[in-house]
Amino acid sequence: MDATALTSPASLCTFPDSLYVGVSTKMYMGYARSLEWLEQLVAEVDARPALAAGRVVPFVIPSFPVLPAAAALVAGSPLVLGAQNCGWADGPWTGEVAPSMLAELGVGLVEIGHAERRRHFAEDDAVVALKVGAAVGSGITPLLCVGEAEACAPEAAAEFVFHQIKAAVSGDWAMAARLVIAYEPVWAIGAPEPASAQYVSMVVGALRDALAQHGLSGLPVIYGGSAKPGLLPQLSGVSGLFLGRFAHDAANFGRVLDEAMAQPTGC
Ligand SMILES: O=C(CO)COP(=O)(O)O
Repeated sequence: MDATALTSPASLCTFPDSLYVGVSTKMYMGYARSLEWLEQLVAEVDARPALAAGRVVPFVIPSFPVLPAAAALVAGSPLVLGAQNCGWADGPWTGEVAPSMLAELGVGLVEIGHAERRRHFAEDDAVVALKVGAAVGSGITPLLCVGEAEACAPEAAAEFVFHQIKAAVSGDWAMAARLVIAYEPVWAIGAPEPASAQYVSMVVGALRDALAQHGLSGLPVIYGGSAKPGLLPQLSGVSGLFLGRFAHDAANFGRVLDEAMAQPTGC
């Protein structure tokens, strides 16, 4: 293993209008399959040298045990390594993984509050806030996952996710400025199709209006939930995509990278 990959987190150096294209493997892949797929993902990124300029930030979030080998695989590529979860402190928390260890492994961002964690592991706003604080304290960017349970009026969805964000930072808007938001309507995760582009754009637009009142109009807000190639060019005001199943074919990740690179700046 390349030891240099393990010395510091690959921090998210971004532009004000950065676009993010990332993927989590959740628990879909075994160890060997994860590494094989990661090599394909790195090849997709390497085939696009323009990514080195940094406006489009690709990231990949494999399972915990894959992280050390993944850090070596992505070393030297613009792919930022992420983790799917973290604990909120070092010490007597059997079975958890501390953000400080993730930072040692070269992790640059960590998912917090994914719908599956909230639903199956009873993670509430208080736990999410502890994790956000711990991740920031370890120099890792929280990828805060928010989303309404049922499709509703876009304004109501935006209000719901705004309150999820506020709770995740305990009302500390300076802390919120350290986040990347993954807007993932719960009802669109694991579905055959994503939420409609119009719905997503309206929710994110209304969310941006609410965030702007706290000086956060430029906070990155990406969309996840059955996202696939063809969606990003239809969205307005959205800072990228968080892919799941539809990037198990690494070529689809490459297609979405191309779509992101073709986006005009300031979108
Ligand atoms: O939850 C997601 C990403 O974290 C989305 O997953 P799917 O794209 O498989 O619905």
